[in-house]
Amino acid sequence: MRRRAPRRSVNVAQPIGPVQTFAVDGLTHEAKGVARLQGKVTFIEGALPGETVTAQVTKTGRRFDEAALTAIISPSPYRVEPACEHFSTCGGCSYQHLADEKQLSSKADWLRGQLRHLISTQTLECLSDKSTGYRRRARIAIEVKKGQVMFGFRSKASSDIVSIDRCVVLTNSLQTTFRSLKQALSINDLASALGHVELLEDTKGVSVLFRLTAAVSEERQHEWEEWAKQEQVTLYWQAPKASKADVVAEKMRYYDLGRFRLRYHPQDFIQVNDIMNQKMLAQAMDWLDPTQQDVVLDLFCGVGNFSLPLAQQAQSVIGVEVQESMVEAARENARINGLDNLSFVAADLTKPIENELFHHAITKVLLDPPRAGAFEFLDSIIKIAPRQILYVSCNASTLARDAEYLVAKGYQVLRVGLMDMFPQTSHVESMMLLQKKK
Ligand SMILES: C[S@@+](CC[C@H](N)C(=O)[O-])C[C@H]1O[C@@H](n2cnc3c(N)ncnc32)[C@H](O)[C@@H]1O
Ligand code: SF4
Repeated sequence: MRRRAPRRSVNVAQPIGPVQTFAVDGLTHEAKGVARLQGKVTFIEGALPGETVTAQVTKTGRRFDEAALTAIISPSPYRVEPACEHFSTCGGCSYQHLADEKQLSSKADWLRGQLRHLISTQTLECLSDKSTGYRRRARIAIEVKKGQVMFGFRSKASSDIVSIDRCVVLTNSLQTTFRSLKQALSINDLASALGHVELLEDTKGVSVLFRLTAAVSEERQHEWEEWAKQEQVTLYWQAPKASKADVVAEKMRYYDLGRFRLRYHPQDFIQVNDIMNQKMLAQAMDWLDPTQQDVVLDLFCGVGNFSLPLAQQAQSVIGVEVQESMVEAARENARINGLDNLSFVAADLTKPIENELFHHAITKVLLDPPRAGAFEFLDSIIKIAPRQILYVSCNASTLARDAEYLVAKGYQVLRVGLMDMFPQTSHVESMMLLQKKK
């Protein structure tokens, strides 16, 4: 049965060739179908492996072409109806047309490919949970165009904002706040003074952070405080060019994690998928298995998301984090949760670190770096010589680079796992356990 291609954004590149038939046999990490026409690779957004489609080339290069899907002649058995009506235009998701189990297996294949030089016999352990309603934090762009409020995410095809009515990956509470906020912004002139709005849900409830690009009168602010009261959300204001420290921190936020309560500033990093965070922590504890003999170093520790659970089982934990304010929050979190075997150091892990860390008999290291990885700190880890290293990664290519270095310096990969923290998107988070060779 021939199907029309999903409706495309107005910003898609214009066709430069005739409509042609393609047999799709692969999928890129960004969810583009891969086909070959007279030997030349063509990437077709929206096409899936196993499908026969028609498409028109929109861009031609020396090594590959790009084409726009015009019709699906025979659909893949794994093609599903996207859960979100904005999927064809909104850049927030790339995998909604693919069944959940296939999303997971294609991410697993991709991760295996990235780590092919490091893993041969190890099976990839997969952690996943519900595929919609999982995001407890979102940054929504806002712009007023010809009198119309554009409120949403960047387009798949350009940097334009795609105005959305709802977003199914947000938690239910955030979806409710989103609806009410969009409605309120459409009849109030605040939108023209906003760059972004941040929605956040945690154990304390829902909060909305307005990032202003222009000053707003006290009267207008008061109106919005009333709106927030009515909606039972906490409101934060970030003035134009103000820093995080200027956002009132007396209304610190918190999230519960098992028996722990973790306080944080509304602009601090927290894991976006609450349920997957709990699953990830349980797996980290299981794999690293800290005991009373272990002194654990928790690098890139944030406000203590891993440090506190680790300290419950280990002899002691030392957390390292670059942001002083997060280090203070982590210390406070240890104190309010009654843990006295934790200490925290504020340090930039891309720079040489003072000797203090090397005086401790560290047995295990957990690291959870940003996308850039932790290459600059690897020699220090090797000097510390922990028995085991648990690497939590949000970027498989920097994980592959860093793990390759650790393996060259005497570690072996014991376990590897995929964690689907962001279903419907191409993001892949992973965990790797390395052990010092005898
Ligand atoms: C992926 S987050 C992980 C945070 C924490 N482990 C968690 O699960 O909530 C990475 C953390 O590394 C911190 N960070 C970024 N660059 C850093 C650096 N150069 N040195 C130390 N910490 C850094 C960030 O502030 C952030 O808290
Ligand atoms: S990010 Fe939200 S609005 Fe955009 S495609 Fe995904 S679910 Fe839809």
